[in-house]
Amino acid sequence: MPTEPLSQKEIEDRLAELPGWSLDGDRITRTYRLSTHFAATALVVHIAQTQEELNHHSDLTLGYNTVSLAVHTHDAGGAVTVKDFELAGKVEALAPGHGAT
Ligand SMILES: C[C@H](O)[C@H](O)[C@H]1CNC2=NC(N)=NC(=O)C2=N1
Repeated sequence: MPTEPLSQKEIEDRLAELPGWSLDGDRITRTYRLSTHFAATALVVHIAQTQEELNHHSDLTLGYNTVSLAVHTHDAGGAVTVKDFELAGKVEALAPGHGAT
């Protein structure tokens, strides 16, 4: 079953439950800060594993000590869907274990 685009209000309501996440253009985004470059790299690997398990992938950017995600749903024509928020929720759950803020 195709995934339907969320309305602006649905997006805003869901973002209110995800501190640190925001809507940037047609993607939801978050930047995490880590203590070291190696910690940031380990978080990238963990997120990549989660994305493979979900079969849903963000644009993932590794900085010196930051990890940024930007995601929307290609199969919905680049709209934001529940799949994007499912990924965001799983990353929010695993990030603290890496010391991410
Ligand atoms: C064929 C494969 O299942 C699809 O291309 C998956 C892969 N990862 C994906 N990631 C994202 N962000 N959106 C998608 O629609 C999507 N679809």
